[in-house]
Amino acid sequence: MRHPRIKICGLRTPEAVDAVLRHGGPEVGFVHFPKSPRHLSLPDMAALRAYLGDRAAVTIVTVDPDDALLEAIRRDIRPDTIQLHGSETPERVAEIGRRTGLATMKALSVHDAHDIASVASYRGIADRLLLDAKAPKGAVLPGGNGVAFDWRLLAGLPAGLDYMLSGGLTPDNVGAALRQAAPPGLDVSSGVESAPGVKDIHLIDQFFDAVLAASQPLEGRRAS
Ligand SMILES: O=C(O)c1ccccc1NCC(=O)[C@H](O)[C@H](O)COP(=O)(O)O
Repeated sequence: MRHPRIKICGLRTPEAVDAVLRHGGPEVGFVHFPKSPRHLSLPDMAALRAYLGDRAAVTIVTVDPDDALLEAIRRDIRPDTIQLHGSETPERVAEIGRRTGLATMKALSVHDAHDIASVASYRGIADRLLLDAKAPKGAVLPGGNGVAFDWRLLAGLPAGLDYMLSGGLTPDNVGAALRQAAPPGLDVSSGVESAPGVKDIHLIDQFFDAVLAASQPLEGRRAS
C-alpha cells in the first residue's frame, strides 16, 4: 500500500498549520461554514492562506456555496480544491468545476451499501470524492462530527477510485482503517482536536506517526 495522502481539516491557526507542515506539508483544509467551530471568515482565511503560502495544497470546505462565494474564494484564497459538503448535485459539481477552474472534491455521506452505490453518479465529474460518515440526527454540521462509518462498506467501491476516507478517524483507529480499507487518502478533523475547533499539536503528531507505522509494514510486505 502506498502512503495515503493526508488532509488535516479545519485548521484555524498558524501553530496548527506548522504542526501539519512538520510532517511534510501534505494537504490542509479550511472550513467556511458559519455554524462550525472551525469556521474562518474570508479575511481570516486569506491571512492563514498567506501564512501557509505554497507549502501545502489547500482545500476549502463549503456547503452548497453560491456563485458569489465561490468567486470570492477563488479570487481571495486561491485554493487548489473546493470541497463540496452539502447536497450539490452532479450537475452543480460539474458547473462549479467549470466556473472556478478549481479541482472539486465532493463529500458523500455513507451509512449503508446504497450510499456506496451513489458514488457512481459523481465518478468522473468530481475530481475526487470524500467518503464521510452520515451526520447524526439533529447534528448542526454536515461534517466534522467525529463519527465513523463501517469501513467494510468500502469493499464495494469501484477499483481505482480516487477518494479520501473520512469521519471519526483518530490516532488510535487510523491504523485499523488503513489495514482494512487501504484508502488512497485520509481526512481528519475532530480526532486531532482537544475541543471542537481547537487543533491539538500532539494529536496531529500522533496521527501522522500512526499512519506511518501502519503503512510501513504493508509497504515492506508488498516489496518482498
Ligand atoms: O469540520 C467542520 O466543521 C465541517 C463543517 C461543515 C461541513 C464540513 C465540515 N467538515 C468537513 C471535513 O472534511 C471533515 O474533516 C470531515 O467531515 C471529518 O470530520 P471528523 O469526523 O471530525 O474527523
